[in-house]
Amino acid sequence: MKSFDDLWAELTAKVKTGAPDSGTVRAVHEGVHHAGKKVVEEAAEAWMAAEHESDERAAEEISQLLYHVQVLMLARGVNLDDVYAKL
Ligand SMILES: N=c1c2ncn([C@@H]3O[C@H](COP(=O)(O)OP(=O)(O)OP(=O)(O)O)[C@@H](O)[C@H]3O)c2ncn1[C@@H]1O[C@H](COP(=O)(O)O)[C@@H](O)[C@H]1O
Repeated sequence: MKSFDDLWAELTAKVKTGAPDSGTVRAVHEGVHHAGKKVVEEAAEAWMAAEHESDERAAEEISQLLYHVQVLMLARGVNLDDVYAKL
């Protein structure tokens, strides 16, 4: 099982090294506008799954939302400490 922090460490390393074959590296290079649109899309899917689908489907869509939030952070250059400072 992977935690939010584990995923952040993995994605940060992939972006730093420019890992070939990484969808994350490609998504980060596409920029904030594209990453932001994915966050909105995945947020809607998470909402719909939470309201109308099973616990498992809701968890799946929420996991994708968390992933795309991290992609947006990487594209924007905002790190976890920047966010945690606002919690
Ligand atoms: N957790 C995720 C994750 N969640 C969602 N996604 C991607 O986000 C997209 C969202 O899925 P959708 O259901 O919207 O599928 P879709 O509409 O067909 O996708 P698009 O056509 O919009 O790209 C898919 O392309 C998924 O591949 C993820 N991609 C990667 N990860 C994890 O990120 C890590 C690094 O992955 P890579 O960068 O690909 O090596 C690995 O641990 C992965 O498990």
